[in-house]
Amino acid sequence: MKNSPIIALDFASAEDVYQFLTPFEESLFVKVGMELYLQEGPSIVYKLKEMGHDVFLDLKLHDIPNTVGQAMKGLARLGADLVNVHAAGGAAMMIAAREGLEAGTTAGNKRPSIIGVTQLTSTSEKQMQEEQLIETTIDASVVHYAKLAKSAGLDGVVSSVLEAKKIVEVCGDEFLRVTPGIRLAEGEAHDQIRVATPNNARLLGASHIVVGRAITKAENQVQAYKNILKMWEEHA
Ligand SMILES: O=C(O)c1cc(=O)[nH]c(=O)n1[C@@H]1O[C@H](COP(=O)(O)O)[C@@H](O)[C@H]1O
Repeated sequence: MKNSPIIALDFASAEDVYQFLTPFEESLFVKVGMELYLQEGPSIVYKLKEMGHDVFLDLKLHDIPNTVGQAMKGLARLGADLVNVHAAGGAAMMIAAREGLEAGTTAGNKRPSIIGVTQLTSTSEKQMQEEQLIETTIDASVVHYAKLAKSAGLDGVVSSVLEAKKIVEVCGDEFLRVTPGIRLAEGEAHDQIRVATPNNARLLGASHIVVGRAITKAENQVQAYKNILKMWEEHA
């Protein structure tokens, strides 16, 4: 799996995706999320893999263990490099997800990496406490979910940059810290709450960054990607 910034292809159609990707010369690490997948289905994943890109299929599964396990068995065949579930689905669900992926991975192929979403980067500590009735800090909740994901045999978690260092301390450096909520210092936060710059992401322990609108909504998207890549690599 590449370590370059993961570009969130939050577009409504494959056509928009191809238009966006055309000016890029290198092979990229891209993310297919709900918006795109629910319109285009598996074909968009096949196509992006054929084009030579690494693919994070971000469907954030969260259901009973059997349902998630069977869904992952099917998803394993799509050839994505990375998939995710909500850690709040619990240890049994995460184990079923991993086992489903293992069962669906054909002989000779590597099973996709699987990570658990801890607390969404759009969630504030106050909101978590009031709406989820979790009476602790957001850091403690994220680290708790990271430990649970690790105990279920997952390869890492999605968190904000702000919790990444603690996750390394508790779960080790091999355990992935995939961090969305990336914004440039002068950029708008939009709906994200726990945000950080690409430089700080690296300094604070993220293993990967996920970047959507800071690239896709930029006037010069290739240049925006290059700038973010440079900031990310400079601080390695
Ligand atoms: O799992 C994710 O990728 C994810 C988890 C999370 O906690 N926060 C989060 O923003 N994401 C995704 O990361 C991307 C962030 O997009 P921007 O806010 O436009 O950079 C979106 O595609 C989100 O679906």
